[in-house]
Amino acid sequence: MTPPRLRPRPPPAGASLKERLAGARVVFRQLPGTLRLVWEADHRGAVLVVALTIVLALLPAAIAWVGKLIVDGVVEAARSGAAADRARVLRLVAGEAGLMAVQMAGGRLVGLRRELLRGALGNLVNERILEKALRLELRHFEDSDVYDKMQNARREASSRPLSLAMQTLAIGQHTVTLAALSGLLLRISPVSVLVIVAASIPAFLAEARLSGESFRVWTWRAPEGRRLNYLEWILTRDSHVKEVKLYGLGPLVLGRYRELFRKFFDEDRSIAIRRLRAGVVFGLVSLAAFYGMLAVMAARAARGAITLGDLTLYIAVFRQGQAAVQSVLTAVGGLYEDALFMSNLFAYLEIPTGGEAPRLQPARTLPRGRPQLLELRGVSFRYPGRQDWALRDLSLTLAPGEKLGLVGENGAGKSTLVKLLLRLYDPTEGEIRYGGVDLRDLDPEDLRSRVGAVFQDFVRYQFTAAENIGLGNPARVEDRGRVVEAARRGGADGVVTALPKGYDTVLGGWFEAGHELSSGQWQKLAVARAFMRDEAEVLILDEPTAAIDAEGEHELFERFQALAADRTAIVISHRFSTVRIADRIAVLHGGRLEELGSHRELIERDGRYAHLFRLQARGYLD
Ligand SMILES: Nc1ncnc2c1ncn2[C@@H]1O[C@H](COP(=O)(O)OP(=O)(O)OP(=O)(O)O)[C@@H](O)[C@H]1O
Repeated sequence: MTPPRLRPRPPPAGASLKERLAGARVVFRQLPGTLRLVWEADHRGAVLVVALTIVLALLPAAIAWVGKLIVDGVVEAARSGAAADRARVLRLVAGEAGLMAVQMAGGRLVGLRRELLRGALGNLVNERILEKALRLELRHFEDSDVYDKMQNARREASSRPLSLAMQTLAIGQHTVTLAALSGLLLRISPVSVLVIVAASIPAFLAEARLSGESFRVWTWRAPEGRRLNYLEWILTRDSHVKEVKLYGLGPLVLGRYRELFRKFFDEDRSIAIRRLRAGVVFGLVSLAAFYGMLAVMAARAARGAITLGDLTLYIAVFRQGQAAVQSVLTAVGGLYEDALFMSNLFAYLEIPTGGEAPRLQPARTLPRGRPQLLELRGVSFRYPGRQDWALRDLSLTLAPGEKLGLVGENGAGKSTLVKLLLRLYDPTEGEIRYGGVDLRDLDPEDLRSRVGAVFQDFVRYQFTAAENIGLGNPARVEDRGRVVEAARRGGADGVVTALPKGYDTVLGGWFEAGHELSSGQWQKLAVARAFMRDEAEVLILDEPTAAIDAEGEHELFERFQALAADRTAIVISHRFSTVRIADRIAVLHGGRLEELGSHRELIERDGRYAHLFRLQARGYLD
């Protein structure tokens, strides 16, 4: 069992301001990285959006000021009755209309550029996530922490970077707007500026706190979210429907689904309610502040201490100011949430990889084309986070071209040994040498290109039959002659020619016109895929015949003997009739090499192999 992992604890609900500020600092560290991504995705768009935003930031103050001039102009024109004053008012009205038009068009243009930027940025980030997934090693995929990070990153990272950049920009824009409006207001009432600022601080703090909380809920939810997806998957996948129906699993699985969903829903509702409550309370506070100040200003205007235009300006500025404060608040809330999500994305992108890099630079190379000596020297292996040994002190030498059969009960360590040979993991102790070179000193890509393998859990690609085979050698996937030859060698040609469109038939049930195959037929394609690697020096077949019928198995092995004549081969099988043709057979038990020898030698030895062989043989004879 994997020991429970320590997850970073969220700050407790009552965290001190200092702690929260420290958290915010960490959060705002995401900004440069995010802006760099935006720049990379579309720098022209970014420049345009920033320039337009600056213009838009200054417009509200300009419009409010022109509004004041209009009112004062009207009062003046009414008093003087001069045509020139009336004309001035009309010019001012036209000016304000012009400013409003610029504001509207600018807003639309920013919206359009933002949409374009969203596409480019989303694409860039998704590509980064997938590129990183390619660099991750098997151990990462088998680690649930890393897996959660990846799912978290994938979930919203394509929309979050733009959102973070835009929220930052919005804060900048509305802060400039507020500064310009405050400048206007300072002229007539410095106190009201103070009142606006003071009335918005509590709302600002509440927003930052609640959005932090909602992110934490999301992060904590990642493992449960995966469980929820899994439950959904059980009920909706074709591969599960038989068992779901037979065992009547529907109500049980659906019940678990509902339970988890309910929990999520309750958490979301609680945050939404608290947000609403804070919004209403703080909204009322600022409303009271506004009307209190309006009463003061109206009284001053009535006394003639300020002009009617000043009063209009106050109302306009306060309304615009309120709107700007509200926008900053929303942006701050969103910004915090976005930045937290981005920190998750960057954490994922920064997962250290390169554990597979060769220890020596440049990597050691070996002549190609013919197999080399393969040696295991005192190899022991423990999976990360596990206490028990999957393999223990294994020493074994395979001569070039030798065929080794590997047998052992479930969990004996057979597949683990294959993972070590492919350098998907490194031995915890001891070493594996190929051609006299430690695998850790070879380039893993070079090593893997020398191996053809059929895994126990081979993949059923929902592509055409030709591609299912051709993917064994991506450079040759279009080479039909080669694909047909590999199909023949792997014994899959019969399967393919019986398909409605032959090699061009799309396989599997996921896509329209997909043609489903039997397990044995899929397996034959997987074997053919391994045969795409003409130049493979080592062939590994991990239970290649589990789903193949007896006749198919016999055929495959005869062919295999011929084709693998000059290659080293390791065949893992539970069928002893299969492994007996190997030059030598290794019997693994509890991760240790218990017996090693030819079929004849092991039968004579009368140990575990002989016992198991007789058991199976008796089963066939009875
Ligand atoms: N990804 C993993 N993480 C942790 N432990 C693992 C992992 N894969 C396998 N193990 C453990 O390692 C041991 C050896 O497993 P392995 O898959 O090598 O057995 P096997 O001989 O191939 O069995 P089978 O015949 O069932 O395929 C088992 O105890 C198993 O629980």
